Amino acid sequence: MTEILKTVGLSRYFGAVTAAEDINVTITEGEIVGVIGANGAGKTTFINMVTGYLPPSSGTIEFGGKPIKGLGPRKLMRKGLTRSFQIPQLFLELPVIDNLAIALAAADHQQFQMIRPVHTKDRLEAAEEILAQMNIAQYRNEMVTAMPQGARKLLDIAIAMLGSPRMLLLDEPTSGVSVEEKYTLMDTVMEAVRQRGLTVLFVEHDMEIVQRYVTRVLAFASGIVIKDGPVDEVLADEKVQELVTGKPKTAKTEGGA
Ligand SMILES: Nc1ncnc2c1ncn2[C@@H]1O[C@H](COP(=O)(O)OP(=O)(O)OP(=O)(O)O)[C@@H](O)[C@H]1O
Repeated sequence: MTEILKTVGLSRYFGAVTAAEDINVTITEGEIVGVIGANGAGKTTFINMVTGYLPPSSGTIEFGGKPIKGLGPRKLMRKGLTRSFQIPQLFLELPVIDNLAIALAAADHQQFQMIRPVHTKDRLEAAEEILAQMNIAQYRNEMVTAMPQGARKLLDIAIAMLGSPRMLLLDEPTSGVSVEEKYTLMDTVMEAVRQRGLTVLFVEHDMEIVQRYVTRVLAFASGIVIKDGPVDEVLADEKVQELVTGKPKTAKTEGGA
């Protein structure tokens, strides 16, 4: 199995605060990995370091067998490592199709050459393809502000999928999304992931989503990975239950109240 992401001794301190410490994680191609942890456990810090948004205090990161520490988000995107955000990073007052065309133009290194047309035929075709795949084609000419939260999340993830990435890091894809929408959203994302053969690592607070969509879990507490393994094993771990998920409710005894 091919190794795609490897961190060794990855740490980040903010003054006296240990946001992440000695993170040693190896992910192989095609894995779908969930990242869980209480608020402030270090999940976003980990994702920010891996995707070039935050310089680590120490440690190394390899992507596709090559060191990537010190590379910025745009360089990493071109290498095939992309992400989405807890709060979608979109141009709210622009139509959906423009958001996609601008993202594609930026990926073509033309973001500061607005004199050139952004809506080329190739870009519009690529935009239409991903809109259809993410089931948000009906919003193509709407402003982002007119989209429900779930559709905005799908657009943000669609943008992360442009340019044929190999690995996608998603920061809380279902946060702010209604209970009715969240499974449809995840089914759509996972189908697109499957079709593209992507490796995915996503932060999630919702354990039903974790159980349904991931095979492996990294559990964070106080900046440290306290457990890394198959989903059932991690969620059954006492320390994880104590520090992350809470103890499962004990079944009521027969005839009990
Ligand atoms: N820029 C920063 N400056 C100072 N402290 C920070 C900064 N970013 C994160 N921290 C601290 O680092 C720790 C880890 O934060 P992080 O955002 O990674 O946690 P998280 O697990 O993603 O939390 P949440 O689930 O609430 O998003 C927290 O104590 C947080 O306050």
